[in-house]
Amino acid sequence: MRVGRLTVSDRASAGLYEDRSGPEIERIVRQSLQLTCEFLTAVVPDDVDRIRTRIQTWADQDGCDLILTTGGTGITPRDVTPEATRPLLEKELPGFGEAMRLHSLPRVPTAILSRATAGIRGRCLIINLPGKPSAIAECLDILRMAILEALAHLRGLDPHDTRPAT
Ligand SMILES: Nc1ncnc2c1ncn2[C@@H]1O[C@H](COP(=O)(O)OP(=O)(O)OP(=O)(O)O)[C@@H](O)[C@H]1O
Ligand SMILES: Nc1nc2c(c(=O)[nH]1)N[C@H]1C(S)=C(S)[C@@H](COP(=O)(O)O)O[C@H]1N2
Repeated sequence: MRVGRLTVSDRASAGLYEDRSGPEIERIVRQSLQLTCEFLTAVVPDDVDRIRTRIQTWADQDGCDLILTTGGTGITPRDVTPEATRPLLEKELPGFGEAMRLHSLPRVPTAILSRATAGIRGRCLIINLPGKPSAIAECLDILRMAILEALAHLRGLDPHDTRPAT
């Protein structure tokens, strides 16, 4: 299983603070999703072309099964991750963003400020996550079963096969 994790942050990419969200994605994927996987990693500024090129390369050329982005899903002019992601999707999966926002809402009333989306490109599942490190676990927790089911479908495996994805 090959997973791309992309941190989208002007400040982290400029070295103004250490990216903690990217490593948090890796921790959660390994522990919570229990996926044995190889990670491709990158930190880019909030730039549509940089985000889109990275996602497209990982999905089309590098054989990623799953791409998780973090950051840039908000409402400021520099928050462009959904705009960069959506045109790449062959099938959008709006339920992923809806689930993240609804699940987070009771504890984080500002969760609905995230415009995160998700979808399929080829055999790759692409999901936007909010940028805050604390948001990673909150959001991936509610998406866990849907991610595993989607990965099984995309890899042509019997989605009801309980064997862990290799
Ligand atoms: N990748 C990250 N690593 C560490 N802290 C982060 C990260 N992303 C966000 N944060 C924290 O959450 C706060 C709010 O995140 P915010 O959405 O403003 O950042 P961002 O838009 O993702 O990054 P930037 O503003 O640099 O483009 C940040 O001020 C920072 O403290
Ligand atoms: N679970 C969770 N969702 C969250 C948050 C959070 O802290 N936890 N932050 C909210 C806030 S304050 C914003 S501005 C939006 C967008 O954040 P981003 O621009 O870093 O993607 O995510 C929202 N969703």
